[in-house]
Formats: sequence, structure tokens, C-alpha cells
Amino acid sequence: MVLVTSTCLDEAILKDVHIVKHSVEHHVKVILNKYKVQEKENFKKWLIKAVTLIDLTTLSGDDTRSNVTRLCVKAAKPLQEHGNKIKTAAVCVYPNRVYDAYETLKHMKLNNEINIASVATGFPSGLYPLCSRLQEISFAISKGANEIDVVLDRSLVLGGKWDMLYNEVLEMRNACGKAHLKVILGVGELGTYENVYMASMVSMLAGADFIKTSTGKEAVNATLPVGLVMCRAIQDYYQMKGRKVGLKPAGGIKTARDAVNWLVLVKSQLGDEWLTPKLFRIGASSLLGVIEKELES
Ligand SMILES: O=C[C@H](O)COP(=O)(O)O
Repeated sequence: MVLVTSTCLDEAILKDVHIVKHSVEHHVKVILNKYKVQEKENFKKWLIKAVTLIDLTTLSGDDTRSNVTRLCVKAAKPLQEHGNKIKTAAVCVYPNRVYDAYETLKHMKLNNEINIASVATGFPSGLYPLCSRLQEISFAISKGANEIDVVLDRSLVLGGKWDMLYNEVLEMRNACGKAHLKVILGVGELGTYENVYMASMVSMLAGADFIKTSTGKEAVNATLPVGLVMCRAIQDYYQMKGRKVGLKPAGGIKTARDAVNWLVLVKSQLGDEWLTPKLFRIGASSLLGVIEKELES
């Protein structure tokens, strides 16, 4: 286990984080306006791009082997008219359903093309002992997951316990091994933009490959202003450490317009190089069906 030294966090904590709510919200409006023309011309192209960035998700209490199998089949051929050329980036399921996804994708010889993400660590609250949360990560990986979406214990953020937060994420990072680590911040429960920025920064310093907005189970999930704050944290981290960290908005992204707005935000803040499955995902359970209809119209 890697031991944490306080210096690991100094750079983030010494930064005087002060975010003006009104200016974040205003800035989002400016960005969306600026891209209006480009967006109109390319709307359908952007939607097709969005499909390739989806982590196609089912996280219901009544998930079964058969609905996870259907999810994988859909992920393999999300848009009929594009045949086998387009796939979603990943499927995302509960730990107990990972093996169903693994077997289905293996049967279709697609386990190298479609990632298997599993939520873990006491999803969605994270309020379980660390030892059981770490076991969940190992379990999901042993069943075939290659991406792990962990949740933060929000109380550590609300209490400003950054060292503890860093330690926990670091232990999760170590438990993931080669699997990609996506850290869900639960932004709707973090109170302030400053907390969102700090939680993003601490997660990245502890080794997150992606920072993800929400579980989809909070009252407020992925919003564009929060996305802007997270993009800025990713940018600052990249400048500081030279490592590119991905962004995954998730929860409540349900319309074609939502999807395109997120692409515009990421393009404007992080550039085209972030618009690939390696650095950008959209976590969504119902968005794909809506995009399909929009593309047919
Ligand atoms: O991680 C993905 C989310 O749980 C999906 O949320 P959604 O059902 O609102 O699309």
C-alpha cells in the first residue's frame, strides 16, 4: 500500500479556490451561444459521436442476466443504420451483473472493444466500511470488469477531510490495479462549487483516470455549470502534472440537446482531443433511445 504524505496534497490545498457561482453559470451560457452555429450544422454528426461516448448503463434493483444481455447487444449495435461500425464505449452495471456482461461480450467476441464498467464501493452512498468497499472492487474485477466507478464518501468532502479522502481514493486506486478508476463525486450533495473543484483535484491527485459527476441517484445530478468547474480542475491538473484525466457526466442526461451541450462544453474547455472514449464518457440509461429517435426524424 502506498503511504500518503501531506505534500501530496499541498499543491491542491494551497491553491486559493474561490468560485463565483453566478460567473460559472453565466460562462456556460456564453459557451453554448458561441457554438450555436457549429452545433446547428453538425447536430446529427455530434449525436452519432455522442453514441460512441456512452457508458450504456443499467443500475436498477431488478436488473437480471437477460436485461444485461440485451444491454450488451444494444451496446454492440446501438444504431441499426450504422451496422457494426459504431459501438458504445462501455456498458455499466452493478457488480453482481458484471459476469453476465462479460460472458455476453465474450460470446460476441467484443470484450476487447466494449469496456465493462462496474459501479462499486457501496454505490450509490459510499457509506460502507472501506474494507468492504475495496473487496467490491476486487470482486467486480475478478468477474470481468475493466473499469470501476467508485463513489466518494461525501461526508469527507463536506467536512474538509481532504487527507482522508485522498487516502481512501488512493486505496481504491491500488485495488483497481490495471482497471480504469472513475471517481464519482456525487456533485449534487457537495454543497458548493469549491467542494466540487477540491474533490475533483484530490481524486485526480490520488490517481483517478476519470472524474464522474454523479451516481444518477442523487436529487441533482449532472449539470453543465458543475461540468465547467470539473473541466477547469482537469485543465489545472493537466498543467500541474502533465496527465490527462477524463470526464464522465452521468445522471439525468436524457435528451439529444443535453448530449450535444456536454460535447460543446468539453470541446470548448478541453479541446477536441478530449472528445474520445479515452477521455470523455456520458453515463446514461435512456439517452441512446432518444438519440436513435432524433436521428430517424
Ligand atoms: O452512471 C450512470 C447513471 O446512473 C445513469 O443515470 P440515468 O439513469 O439518469 O441516465
